[in-house]
Amino acid sequence: MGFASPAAFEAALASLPSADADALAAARARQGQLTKPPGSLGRLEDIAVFMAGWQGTARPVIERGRTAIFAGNHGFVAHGVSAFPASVTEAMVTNFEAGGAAINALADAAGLDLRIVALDLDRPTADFTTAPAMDEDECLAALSAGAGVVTPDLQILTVGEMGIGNTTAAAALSARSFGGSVAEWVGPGTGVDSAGLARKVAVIEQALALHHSAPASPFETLRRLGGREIAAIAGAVLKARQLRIPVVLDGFITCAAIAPLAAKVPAITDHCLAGHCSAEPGHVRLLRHLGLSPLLSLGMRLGEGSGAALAVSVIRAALATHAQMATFAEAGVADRL
Ligand SMILES: Cc1cc2ncn([C@H]3O[C@H](COP(=O)(O)O)[C@@H](O)[C@H]3O)c2cc1C
Ligand SMILES: O=C(O)c1cccnc1
Repeated sequence: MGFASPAAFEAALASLPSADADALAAARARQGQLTKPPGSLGRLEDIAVFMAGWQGTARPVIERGRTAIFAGNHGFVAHGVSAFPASVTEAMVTNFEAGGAAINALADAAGLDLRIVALDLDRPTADFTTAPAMDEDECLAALSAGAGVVTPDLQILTVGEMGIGNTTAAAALSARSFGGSVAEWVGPGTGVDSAGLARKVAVIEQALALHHSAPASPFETLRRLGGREIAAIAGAVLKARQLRIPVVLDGFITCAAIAPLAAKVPAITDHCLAGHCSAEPGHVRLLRHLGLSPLLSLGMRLGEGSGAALAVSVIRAALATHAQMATFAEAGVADRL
């Protein structure tokens, strides 16, 4: 079910299934017959065809969708890189479980089953400026916890995270995966001031220097610079791909979770949609590296899978037009001059 070894994880990444070519062709053909000028529904048409390909049917639906939120704590937060204390991670998990967070409302509005997975919150990862964040077993356990929420019945999966400090880990993963200066990947996160931003840059530069000569494999990058919630997202996205379940990514952190995978195997994003573009400045840059164009851009910078859940409403609308519109033949409308 999960990933038993680093080699098993890397092997899964090396043999990704493709979308169903027949379903893609059938959905594209249907789009061409619906009562509208070709292409006039823009991205909605692409979304319907994308969903058809991954669900393996010309008429994709969302009756069983899940949003999985992974939570973890980070050892480097002691360096003062977040505007909030690490205790907020666990407090927000309690809030998720009580139904009081933004993601509770947004998952409900989107008709998604919400799963909260708290990963050893009382055991933060090691400080990545002095050691790998996780040992191999810890990283495998997190990857497998992510894979564990992905059941074959799902028609869509959205992913999200909670982990105070994790915009710092996300910037480190992005810089390691795609290069560029650290400052280009760093942003305010929960709202640090300019001194906080400078601390983030310094902490990440120290971590990158420490791990510079480590193997550049996706597993090693996740293990050294990621965190439990981040590895869990990578495991969930890879497992969803094995099961051909389409995935909606959220903001900067969920995208950074797959950055090490995408740096080696760009096709890992083929079954993924970017739900939105976060206001965290590194996200726009990261989306470009991942080859993803966001569905929404609403100035959100929350995380928790909030932007991904919101985007499901747009995907539902795309599927509704695809399923419910009449064809030119059915409606007796002329389909050309
Ligand atoms: C109350 C609260 C709820 C949140 N929900 C998501 N995040 C977001 O903020 C954190 C990342 O920002 P940084 O790197 O600056 O700590 C993550 O937990 C992310 O999910 C929250 C943060 C707070 C404070
Ligand atoms: O892009 C995100 O998802 C994000 C940005 C800031 C803080 N938390 C999450």
